[in-house]
Amino acid sequence: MASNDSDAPRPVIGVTTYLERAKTGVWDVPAAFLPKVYFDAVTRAGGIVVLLPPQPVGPGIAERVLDGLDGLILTGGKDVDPARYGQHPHPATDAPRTDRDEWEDALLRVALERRVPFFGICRGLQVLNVALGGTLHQHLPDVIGSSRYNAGGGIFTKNEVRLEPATRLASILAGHDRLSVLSYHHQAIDRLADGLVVSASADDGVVQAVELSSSQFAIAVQWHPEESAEDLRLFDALVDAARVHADRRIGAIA
Ligand SMILES: N[C@@H](CCC(=O)NCCCC(=O)O)C(=O)O
Repeated sequence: MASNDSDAPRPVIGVTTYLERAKTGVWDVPAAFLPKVYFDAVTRAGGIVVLLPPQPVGPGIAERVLDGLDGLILTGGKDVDPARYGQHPHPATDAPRTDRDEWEDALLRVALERRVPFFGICRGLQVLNVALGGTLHQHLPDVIGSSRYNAGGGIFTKNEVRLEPATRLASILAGHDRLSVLSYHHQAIDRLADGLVVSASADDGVVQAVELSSSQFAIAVQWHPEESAEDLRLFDALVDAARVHADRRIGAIA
């Protein structure tokens, strides 16, 4: 459970957003947005949320952004451009979101380089694997013959995952070797990137969580923990790691 010590400064968590056509009231425009459940989970865990909309990322920009962050979350969204892992698009693959791909890749690389605590959610897990040299299955129904992970219509489906023992994920979700999760994805990891270990998988072999094999806090899940408000342990763990990172950062400056 994240310590909510009222005296400790709340860590600042950067959270990436969608950049899509959005309709609200009289407006029907391209907009950056993020479902409220994401930032509710971070604030309930004791973090301060800073939204990070996709934007041009030239030299030094990701570094300037990370200068002000104690943790980073890459959130859910449209498919990663398959050209980033050397493939042509599958007919079911979303049109590329090049701006978001480039933005999140740059933020992630600086976060990993600086050991800023990282948490990837759904698309965020896929961005991590691709950034480190891995590949994706572009359309899981072709691979497993089921749409159990994406029934469409914005409806999350319930699936069960098996946690790998002796992983950071297993220690965060202690007491469980299997977990019921909420899914909404039609892609998943195919070739696992070097430096990552699988920390959860499903009975059909689909990778459901990964983490860096090093001691750095860098975990990513293919499911949507933000949709399960009753279990925020993953957000608690990120905020706790971010608080430690902040203390070290502030200590180094002082
Ligand atoms: N597009 C990828 C990642 C899935 C994901 O992030 N799902 C959350 C919502 C997706 C959306 O907004 O369309 C995949 O499908 O595997």
